[in-house]
Amino acid sequence: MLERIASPAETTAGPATPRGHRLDIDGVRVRYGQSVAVDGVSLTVEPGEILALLGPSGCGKTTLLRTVAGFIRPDAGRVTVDGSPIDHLPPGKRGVGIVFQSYALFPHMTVAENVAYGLEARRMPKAEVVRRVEAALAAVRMEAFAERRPRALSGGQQQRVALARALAIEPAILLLDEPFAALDRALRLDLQLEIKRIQRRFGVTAVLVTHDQDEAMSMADRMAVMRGGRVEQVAAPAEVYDRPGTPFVAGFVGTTNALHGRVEAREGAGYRVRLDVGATVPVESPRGFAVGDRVVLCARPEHLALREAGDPDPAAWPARLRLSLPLGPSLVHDVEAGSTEMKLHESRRGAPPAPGPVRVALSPAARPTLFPAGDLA
Ligand SMILES: Nc1ncnc2c1ncn2[C@@H]1O[C@H](COP(=O)(O)OP(=O)(O)OP(=O)(O)O)[C@@H](O)[C@H]1O
Repeated sequence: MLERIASPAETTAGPATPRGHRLDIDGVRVRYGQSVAVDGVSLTVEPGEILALLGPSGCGKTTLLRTVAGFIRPDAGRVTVDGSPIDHLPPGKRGVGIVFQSYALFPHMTVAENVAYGLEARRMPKAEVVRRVEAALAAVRMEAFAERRPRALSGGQQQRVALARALAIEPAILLLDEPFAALDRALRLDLQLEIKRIQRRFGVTAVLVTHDQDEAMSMADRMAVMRGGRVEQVAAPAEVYDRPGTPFVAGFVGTTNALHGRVEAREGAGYRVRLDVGATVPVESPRGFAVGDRVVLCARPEHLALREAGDPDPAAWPARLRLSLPLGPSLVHDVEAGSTEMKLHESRRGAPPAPGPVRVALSPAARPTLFPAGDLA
């Protein structure tokens, strides 16, 4: 890979070209004593793709990543790269490069020595080590800092060196374990752009562990949303946001308003649903429901619109506006209808409305998602 990184002709980023390797995780299960941390996960990461593992603390993201890296032996399942099993190989022989949350650089070594360390441990000829260190530092734009010690670098620069060290071994797969977590906002954005640039330019296959949905949305080609050791949905970020597979995904990725109700009738490409808040709304849905089924309508804040208190539309329901917060060009409304709390997101037109009685309706272009009520566990 670094021959390409080193190529002087490649000075401008081109379109994404998949030249990386394919990773398959097949039925992986990991237990710690009696508790199951990863519960039969199967995932494919396509060549040149960044797959984000996203989920709340304790859902098994890091355990899964460490299993791919070879630090944890799974109780069941297997991991292959380009179709070849790597389960029997120790971490150093798997062709995986890892970047951790803490930079994990050796403080007494220079930047160049840190990057060279893994190559020398592999007994690589000196000239090749020098070439790869230069190429890796150039890839992360840190060649001017080769002789510095880590303590003379910012956190973002240290993390770039850690990235260079991972790239220098020319890994088949790059594993990123919350690599931005210790960085402040500006440095985080810099490094995110850097990794995206390298990935797009060189077709690196990568797995990114994060609990930050914005990070997963902006960095990943696809994301796997995990919960309790299982994958709930794998799809492109926009797909996960627009068509969440479960109420958990709808709530974890983005904000959702969960409105309970009952199916009244089939209608068009979906159903007519009587909401408990006191309105009957049409909802498109590919799922099969029977008349009378209890359902949950998951609506994004931008799926709901504020109406006048006197609006007679039967598809609008009575509510009380508690607060409106201007957020740049938008307004976020905090609304309650009985015990149901809702957040609405609208573009700002003039001054925020005063708190008090209102009605709420689905906005015309809204595509909320309908789930069986039992899915809201
Ligand atoms: N070495 C261990 N021994 C026992 N249990 C562990 C060990 N490591 C992790 N666990 C448990 O396994 C589950 C999954 O942990 P894991 O660290 O993989 O989750 P995570 O999604 O990466 O969480 P976080 O975002 O907090 O890092 C958790 O319940 C955790 O407490």
